[in-house]
Amino acid sequence: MVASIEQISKWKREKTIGIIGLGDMGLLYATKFSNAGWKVVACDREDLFESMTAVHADASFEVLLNGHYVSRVSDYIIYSVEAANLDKIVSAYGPSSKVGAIVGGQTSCKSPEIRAFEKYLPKDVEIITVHSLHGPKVNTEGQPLVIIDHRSFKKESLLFVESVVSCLKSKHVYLTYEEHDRITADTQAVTHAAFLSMGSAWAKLKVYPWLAEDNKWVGGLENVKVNISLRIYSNKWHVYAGLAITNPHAHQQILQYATSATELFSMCLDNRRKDFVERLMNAKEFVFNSHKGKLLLDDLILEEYSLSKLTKKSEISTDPHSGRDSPSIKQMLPNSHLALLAIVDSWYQLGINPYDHMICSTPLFRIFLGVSEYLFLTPAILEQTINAAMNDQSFRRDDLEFVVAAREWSSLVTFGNFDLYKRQFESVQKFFEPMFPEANVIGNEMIKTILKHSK
Ligand SMILES: NC(=O)C1=CN([C@@H]2O[C@H](COP(=O)(O)OP(=O)(O)OC[C@H]3O[C@@H](n4cnc5c(N)ncnc54)[C@H](OP(=O)(O)O)[C@@H]3O)[C@@H](O)[C@H]2O)C=CC1
Ligand SMILES: O=C(O)C(=O)Cc1ccc(O)cc1
Repeated sequence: MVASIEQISKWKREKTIGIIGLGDMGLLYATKFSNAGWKVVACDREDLFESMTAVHADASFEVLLNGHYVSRVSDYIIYSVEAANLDKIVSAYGPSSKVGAIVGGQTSCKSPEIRAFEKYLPKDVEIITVHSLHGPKVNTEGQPLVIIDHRSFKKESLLFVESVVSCLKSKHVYLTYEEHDRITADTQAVTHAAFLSMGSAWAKLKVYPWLAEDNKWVGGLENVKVNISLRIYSNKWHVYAGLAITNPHAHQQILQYATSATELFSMCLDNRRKDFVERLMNAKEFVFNSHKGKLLLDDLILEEYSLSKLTKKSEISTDPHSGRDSPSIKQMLPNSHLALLAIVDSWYQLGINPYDHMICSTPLFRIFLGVSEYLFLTPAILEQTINAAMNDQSFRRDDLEFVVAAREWSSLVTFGNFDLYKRQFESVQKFFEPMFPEANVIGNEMIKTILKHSK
């Protein structure tokens, strides 16, 4: 059921939407809602009131002093703040919620958010919370938007929230908060762990992969690894720390990912080819057996998204099948792709079918699944990868650093230490910082292409 146009117009005249936290996601929502004709009030930290008022002077929403002022006038209040501070912030402003208001949040893990709402909100306040499963720079249209109707008393409350968020044109996915946290641990948290570990390994080895002269990081799969890793490191650490540390399901997933990487790497060191192949084939059978139809991604469409300025036209040959230019196979060094082998193995070890989560997937998860699928379902590449993992020493040091990094990220998450997480994240971030402007341009183009091809 959807609300009638007359009803929505009436709500637009009478109701106010409040956003607490005017960072990347809060600003996205405040802008979209107010441009769609809703009355929106918003705030950031009280000490930033003057600068926020100046920055948003031309916006179609109004900046208020703090969350008390937002809460007391708003009919739907959305907290869009750092996960680690949410409890404190809801404890401060929650009791100021307007009588009969609906409250929700944007935090990436819902159990602590619901706990804080139940603890601090007055009993007359309803709780309908949301989560946009994409970053602030991604087009909201068609992306999953989780809606959790946790505590509503009136039938029209959900309709009202749906009407407010309808301007995002996202795909609504209805879950409980427990379902949400289980699924996002499988999808988001472990995806981030993989790309964080790749970045850490390169930073430890002081390698900018796109500049390496030995052609170790050439080709579509390598471009995905580099671009997504840099994309994550160019963002705010607290987003990744929050969703991994505050979600207990995520700890187990990230630990399994590190364990899979360690065990597969140990098999390579011990030259246990038979065990290695058997384990990968079991994982392949479990994850991809029922796969039908086209692959989510094709390596060739990704080849042009290299950060490398070294790829000269003379190194490009034309693929006889596609007619497209592609770097000569001779130029690419076969990679062990440990990061991709480990994710498929960890899905297998945990009995997770990643395709079950497509309705609730982020762009990065779909890309990670897409490249893993490409690797496992393109026979020549899987064989080349297995040979490289077993016989080729060129990636041993990279793989060793990757395994160490995966275990480090797992420990940081398990110990729940936000400060250490921040330090680790920021040290790698500093290493890659000079490349962010360029990486973001190329990464955005790559993601657009991937999303177009994977519809
Ligand atoms: N970025 C993403 O890709 C996504 C993020 N999310 C989730 O959304 C939430 C917000 O993330 P995002 O917008 O990226 O993060 P930001 O850091 O950009 O935004 C959070 C904002 O809240 C402000 N803030 C802190 N304390 C208060 C307070 N007491 N009152 C009002 N505002 C306050 C922060 O100010 P200051 O920085 O000065 O502390 C900051 O501007 C997080 O929980 C995140 O996990 C969900 C989907 C996607
Ligand atoms: O796509 C991803 O995984 C991102 O990195 C962006 C992101 C970050 C946090 C969320 O809660 C949702 C999406």
